[in-house]
Amino acid sequence: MAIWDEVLSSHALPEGLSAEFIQNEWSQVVQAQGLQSREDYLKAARTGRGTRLDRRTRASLWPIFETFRARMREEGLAEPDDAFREATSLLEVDAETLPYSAVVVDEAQDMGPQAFKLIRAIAPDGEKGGKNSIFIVGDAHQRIYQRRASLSSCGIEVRGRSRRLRLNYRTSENIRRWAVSVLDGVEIDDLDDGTETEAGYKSLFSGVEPEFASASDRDNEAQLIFQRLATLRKATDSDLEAASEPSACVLMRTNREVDAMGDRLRNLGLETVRLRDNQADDPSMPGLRLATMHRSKGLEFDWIFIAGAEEGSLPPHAALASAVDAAMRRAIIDQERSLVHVAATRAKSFLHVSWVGQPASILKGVSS
Ligand SMILES: Nc1ncnc2c1ncn2[C@@H]1O[C@H](COP(=O)(O)OP(=O)(O)OP(=O)(O)O)[C@@H](O)[C@H]1O
Repeated sequence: MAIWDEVLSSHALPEGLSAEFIQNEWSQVVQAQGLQSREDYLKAARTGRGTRLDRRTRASLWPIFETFRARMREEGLAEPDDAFREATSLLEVDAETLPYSAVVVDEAQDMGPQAFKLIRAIAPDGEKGGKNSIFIVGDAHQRIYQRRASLSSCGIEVRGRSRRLRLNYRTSENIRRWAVSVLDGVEIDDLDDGTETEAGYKSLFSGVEPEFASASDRDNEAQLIFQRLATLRKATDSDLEAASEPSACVLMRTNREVDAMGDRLRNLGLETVRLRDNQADDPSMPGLRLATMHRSKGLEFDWIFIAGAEEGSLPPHAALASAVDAAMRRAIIDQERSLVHVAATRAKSFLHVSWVGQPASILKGVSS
């Protein structure tokens, strides 16, 4: 972001800390906890942040955060956490007269404490709000934005009141198992203070195993996808029971990769539809969908092609290179595993994973 670049280049960074580490410190400690003063930051808990920061280092970081906040204000900008916090304090003043009776939340795994404090403020746990005024759905396996909150510490008491949905109606057992194996070693929480296990989760139906393909270059990868899609479509055409053409989507890591793959697939004669951020899919448009893995959150398709799944792309080399300690490295890798898990679980019946060069090491056990 331009403001971060400007602020970081105008300050001397404490030795050993990267620009990414400092931005993470801002979002995961300062913003997540709503810290407003130097004193609060100096004594704040930094659980899970890896590199220890002594008082002097924290004191030298605080002016960077203050400058960033001031520059944002000058530009008339606020981060979502600022907006959540300000809205919460406005609502708390008028708590008795709020017109809301309930709040329904989806994708809760990617929301931080400030968002949940706001949700609690919208539906206070009092006589008026009642005990059942908030409904929250989330899946920590799918956390892809480094946001994490403990619901009870945000005033939302779920202990003894939550349910696990263990039956997967979308994804075949074969694909689900592979998608879970990608998360091997990642600690999954229960959106509160506990950890989650895999026990008891299963799919309603089984199908074909995921397929893996190694390509010699990106053109060859596009051809592999084109050919596999053609054989799948042919098999479906001959299936008289098939009511309509199955939906299919190619997922890659970055917008640039998706655009370039789209060009290649169109050159091969395929009709494509690009799914962009903040834009709904139009189901009446025919064609193979193309999207980033992040955009695929919440969607589903009969067939999914994950492309560009090579070492150096998942996670991107530059992201890993910015890690200043083992905890940051681990967080980047875990988040990438979750992203692949999200992408893979968009598939109902067929999953194809391809790469150029070496498959990403997070895809354990994969070979073409
Ligand atoms: N009880 C059910 N019976 C039949 N199909 C169901 C049932 N519940 C969900 N489904 C189907 O399973 C698929 C996934 O459901 P849904 O999108 O609600 O899941 P989700 O947990 O929000 O998924 P995700 O968080 O992974 O995007 C959908 O195609 C939906 O129609």
